[in-house]
Amino acid sequence: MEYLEKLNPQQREAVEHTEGPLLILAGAGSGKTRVLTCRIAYLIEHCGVRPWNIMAITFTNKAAGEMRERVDGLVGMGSEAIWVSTFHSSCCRILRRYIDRIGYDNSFTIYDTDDSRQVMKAVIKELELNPKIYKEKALLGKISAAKNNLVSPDEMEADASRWEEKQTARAYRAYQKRLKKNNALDFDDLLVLAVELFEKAPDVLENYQERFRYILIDEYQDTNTVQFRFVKLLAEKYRNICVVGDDDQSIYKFRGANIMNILNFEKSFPGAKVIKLEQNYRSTQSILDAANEVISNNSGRKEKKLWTDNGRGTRVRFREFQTGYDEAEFVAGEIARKVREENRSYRDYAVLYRTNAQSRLFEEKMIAADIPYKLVGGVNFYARREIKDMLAYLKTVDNALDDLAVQRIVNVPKRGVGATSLARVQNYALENGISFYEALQEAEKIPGLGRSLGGIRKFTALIGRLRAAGREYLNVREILEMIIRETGYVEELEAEGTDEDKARIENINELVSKTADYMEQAENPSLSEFLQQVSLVADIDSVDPDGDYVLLMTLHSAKGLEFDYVYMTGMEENTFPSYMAVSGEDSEELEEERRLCYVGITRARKELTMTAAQMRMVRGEPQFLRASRFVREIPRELIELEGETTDTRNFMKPPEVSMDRIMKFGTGGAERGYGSFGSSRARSAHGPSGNHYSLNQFRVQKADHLDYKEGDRVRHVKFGDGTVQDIKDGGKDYEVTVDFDTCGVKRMFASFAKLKKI
Ligand SMILES: Nc1ncnc2c1ncn2[C@@H]1O[C@H](COP(=O)(O)OP(=O)(O)OP(=O)(O)O)[C@@H](O)[C@H]1O
Ligand SMILES: [Mg+2]
Repeated sequence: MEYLEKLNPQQREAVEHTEGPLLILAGAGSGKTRVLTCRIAYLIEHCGVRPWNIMAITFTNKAAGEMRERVDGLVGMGSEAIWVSTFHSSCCRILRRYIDRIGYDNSFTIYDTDDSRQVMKAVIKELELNPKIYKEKALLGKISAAKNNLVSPDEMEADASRWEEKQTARAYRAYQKRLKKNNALDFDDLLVLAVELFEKAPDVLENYQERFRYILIDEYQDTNTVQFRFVKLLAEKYRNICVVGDDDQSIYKFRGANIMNILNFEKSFPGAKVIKLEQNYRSTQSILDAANEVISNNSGRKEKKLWTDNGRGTRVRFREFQTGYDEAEFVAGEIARKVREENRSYRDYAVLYRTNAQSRLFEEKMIAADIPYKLVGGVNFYARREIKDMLAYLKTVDNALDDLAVQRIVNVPKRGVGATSLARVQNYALENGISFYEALQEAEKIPGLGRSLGGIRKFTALIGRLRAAGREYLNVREILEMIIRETGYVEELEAEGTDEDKARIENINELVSKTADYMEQAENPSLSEFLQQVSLVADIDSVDPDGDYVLLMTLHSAKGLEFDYVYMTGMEENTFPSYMAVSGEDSEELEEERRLCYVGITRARKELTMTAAQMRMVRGEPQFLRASRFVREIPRELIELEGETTDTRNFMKPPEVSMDRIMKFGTGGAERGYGSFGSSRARSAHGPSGNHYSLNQFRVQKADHLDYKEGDRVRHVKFGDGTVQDIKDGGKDYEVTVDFDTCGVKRMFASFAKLKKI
């Protein structure tokens, strides 16, 4: 076992300690991830553990892919039976099989951030919340936090004391109800429901406990409460759980990560063995020293020493520029020159920043310098309009209960189905408690659809044909091709023929290639599984490991990765640490920023360059910025000051910036989106919503006034006579509740109901 010989004694001990709980707590670059991989190989080759008894959990799909590759290399035959995946994918696989045990349908859809927003928009309307106070994003953030902490709507309501908190709990409940009706889950639900499943169906839990006798988790410091609960349940029986992590790299508190999970590991799993790794194999001594100095400013850490025999290397460079524009120009220029003159590759470089919004200047300069680059976390492929349209077709074929998907495409490409008609269909679905698609199928019964009826019939017939074809003989790729052919979607783009349309066609072709790849790789390919995979890809996963380009990404996305040359940009107070961390009283937030800085520094293998701008545009206003305290926390002798900054004290002084710089910068400035973190999942992936119908658009003109009031007797064309119970001003329209003599209470929009006073 040649791989064992390459390990140092502590690493080897960690690999060979296979039974019982094990915590490997160690600093960056000390080989934690490598130990996990070797451990898998060792379990199989040396201990005779069967591959399907092993579950390895990583933080991103990319990390899972890398680990899979390394394991395949070490283990060979049978390695595909090992589950190597993220928490979300593992939970998703389990739920696909067993979610019917807790009252969902196994063909559920997974909603992305954009879908969730659409749902929340409808909820805000439904509950008549003031949209000025209750914003979709903020509500969704609170709901997500609750889910990560395993707080249910009922519990949230019980804990709520203030009025707004009560409203948030109501919104949470209504949101869940809608998801369930659409047979959809959001990302957080995957975990919450997996835990619920394990708790409610002990036989299912036991089945998985028996299966996963060896559990390994990377980046354990970033697990949150619900993830911890999931792992705890799974590992309870055999207790062969090995987690690796670094408390200094815990950077997802905003997503509910609970650093206590790692600090309390020995309490949660009594008898746990703890192994520390101290040799860093990644970076030079200079880089490590800088990292150690910065992180030593945090309190309450588990003290760790890191050393390396990689040699001292060059000092960490710090360079300050007048504007962000100059900063980006420098970075791009230097990369271009070094690649040209020193025979380096683009892929050896990464440019890191605090928030996604900072990427724009770098992109512009990379394009100008002709440098191939890849943006991690920009507009996600899967968030593009044409891709969302195609996926909505596939989802409709797969699960017609997903109202959002059906509504997206019923009139795409145009079938002459107007917004008013769609509103009528929606209303009919609401009244009859059926899905939107079911209502479409009963369109003949809905009055007033007029010419739209033909279009609706065409649509349901097409979906019917696609489903039949899928059931009988077509595979995922063929279904997609049939969709493209029969809808005329691509033809329409071809006819338009603008550059944008051509790019859209390319994207659709790319999607076809993806389905082809999927057909080749999957063991038992199915449309549901394909859609599941697609909805779980984080942005970092789209990066092709063989491509030669510079990577631009947030510090969050860089976790676990390594590059020869790293630029940490925007090293200014208010940028990094962020404005929020600096202005708040909360020192915890500042410490989390410092850990993020530690993560950034330790990504570099050979050289680290930090850059800053003295002036940036913030929300359209020029702002003068000081160098980041994190730069100042690195002792003077460890830093190489370059360019205009020649003395440490200089970078604490307000800079002088000439007016023409400000003018020049005015049009090309970066605006920072505070609070928009770089993580792929935290980042909202919203595509153009041009083809997305909101409930809002479904409604026809609100009646100016109603000629009936509560208590009046009214007549409806279909339901007959009844008594008005309630009238609510829903903003765009009145919602009227009527108790009909023959068919009971119904709620309807006044402009559709066309009630007559009698
Ligand atoms: N014993 C070893 N001999 C040689 N190289 C090693 C050894 N252990 C780890 N490495 C190398 O050091 C680098 C860092 O290892 P790895 O990514 O496993 O560290 P890590 O502790 O997981 O880091 P991070 O905290 O950033 O996730 C990798 O390139 C890895 O191949
Ligand atoms: Mg690692």
